[in-house]
Amino acid sequence: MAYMVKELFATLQGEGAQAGRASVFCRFAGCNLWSGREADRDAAACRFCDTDFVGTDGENGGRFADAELLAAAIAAQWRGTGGRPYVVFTGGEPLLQLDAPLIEAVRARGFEIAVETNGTIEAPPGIDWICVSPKQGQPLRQRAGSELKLVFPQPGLDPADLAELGFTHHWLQPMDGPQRLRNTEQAVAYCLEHPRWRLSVQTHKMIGIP
Ligand SMILES: C[S@@+](CC[C@H](N)C(=O)[O-])C[C@H]1O[C@@H](n2cnc3c(N)ncnc32)[C@H](O)[C@@H]1O
Ligand SMILES: Nc1nc2[nH]cc(C(=O)O)c2c(=O)[nH]1
Ligand code: SF4
Ligand SMILES: [Mg+2]
Repeated sequence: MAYMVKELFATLQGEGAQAGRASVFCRFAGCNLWSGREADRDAAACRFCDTDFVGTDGENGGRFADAELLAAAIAAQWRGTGGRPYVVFTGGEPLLQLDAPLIEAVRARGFEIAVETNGTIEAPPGIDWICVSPKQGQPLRQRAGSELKLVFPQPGLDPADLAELGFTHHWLQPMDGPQRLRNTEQAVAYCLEHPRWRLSVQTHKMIGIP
């Protein structure tokens, strides 16, 4: 299978329990909850997205004809020595494209594998770190994993209804946008009242890295 990749770059994971960790980000093109076009945003299933995932024109992006070619491009971005190479598949919605051959090909190159998903598609086996970020009104099919990272607030999506699924860590991530400060205050207040939930701030935005 060919893979459509928006961009491929090394950075630090900015969010959740792996924040601060050196990572290769592979951002796939395309999502099942939004076309990515601004003209469609208000009618989309997911309307608050902070990401451009349209096309293959980003840094090191392109069409990769097979898993070996994409895994080699991912490995070429890893510049660390010592520590385990770490790749984060995101998007867009990565589970539209991430499949067994690609998982096998990056694992063969020594990578630990993470995914950032909206949870509407069940993850294939072989992923080491599954981060699910549910979206209001959308089916939640991946109901277990390493962390659940809820963008907050989302009217109609109550954290209490998500607290007893099969996740190890529970995060509230303030929704970025015009209301970011107010959303952050609300998230802080919720965490204080419900200590099972912790605050995930998008640290990469604070320090100006991708
Ligand atoms: C761009 S999404 C790509 C992965 C996948 N489609 C998903 O939604 O989880 C990466 C992460 O950014 C989060 N995110 C997107 N827009 C955001 C915003 N405006 N504020 C805070 N987090 C946001 C998503 O919920 C997800 O956890
Ligand atoms: N540094 C950094 N960390 C991230 N964690 C999740 C991200 C994403 O867009 O999936 C992201 C991102 O875009 N940049
Ligand atoms: S599901 Fe993820 S990539 Fe798709 S529009 Fe929502 S936040 Fe963006
Ligand atoms: Mg991002």
